[in-house]
Amino acid sequence: MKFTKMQGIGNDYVYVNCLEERVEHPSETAIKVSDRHFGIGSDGLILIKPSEKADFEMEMYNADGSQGAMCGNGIRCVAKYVYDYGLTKKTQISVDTKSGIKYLDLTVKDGKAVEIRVNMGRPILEAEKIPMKYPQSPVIAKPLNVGENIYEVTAVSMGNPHAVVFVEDVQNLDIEKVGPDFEKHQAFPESVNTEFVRVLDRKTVEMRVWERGSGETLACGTGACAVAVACALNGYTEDAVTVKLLGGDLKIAWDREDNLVYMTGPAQVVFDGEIRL
Ligand SMILES: N[C@@H](CCC[C@H](N)C(=O)O)C(=O)O
Repeated sequence: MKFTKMQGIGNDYVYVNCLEERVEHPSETAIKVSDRHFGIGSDGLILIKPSEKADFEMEMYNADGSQGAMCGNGIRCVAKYVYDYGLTKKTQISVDTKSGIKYLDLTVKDGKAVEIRVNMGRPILEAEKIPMKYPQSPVIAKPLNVGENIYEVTAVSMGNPHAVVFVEDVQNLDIEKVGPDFEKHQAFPESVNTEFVRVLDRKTVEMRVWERGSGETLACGTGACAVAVACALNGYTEDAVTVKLLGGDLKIAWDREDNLVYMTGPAQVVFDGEIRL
């Protein structure tokens, strides 16, 4: 199988051009290619497919083979792939995902897409739609017993579910312990991605993420959007923030008038290859 390994601020996936390649068993393939010792090494697998509704379709799988509805860092890499590899000449494209069609603007330098702005759509706050089982909705700074602690959680879906938790110390957090406790928590029937956030000032926050299906990753685009919305809802920041993640920064802006979230960030090719499955 021919593939391209790409990363968006360190959130790395194996990309397959399904206009030319066929992937018969995507879940099993995701598990194999993601393995950092016996595979290519990645946070998951992303298939770039033709679409009747949009310019392209993105299908994403986590490292454990589960399917995700949306991937913010992944969709920027899809945009870079289709432009840089000549699948389109357009600098404004649409990509269909399991959470609807997303619209992207590409900034091009020397014939390559270097930065991509994505209209990530509307944040969903209704607990039932996230989905989260909780006596009240929306869930904004509400207590949740996780493991032996009580955390204040703000729940947001950006096409996929996120639990945003504000903490005092992001760097020394034992994420390997607390991340899985959130991921498997009974309040989240479809599991959850969890962001641990510290507010630095009204325009800047830092976060670490534990992704459902992939564990700790260096960045999560949908997670950064959920964090920006949660920060604004809690009154901690303005509606436009820089989110600092382990792998780099994303600029997120929540346009409250249209209720749309915009994400801007880079995308890079790491290498092209071929793997025997
Ligand atoms: N890293 C991604 C999100 C990937 C999917 C997520 N783990 C899920 O299953 O919901 C991003 O950049 O948004």
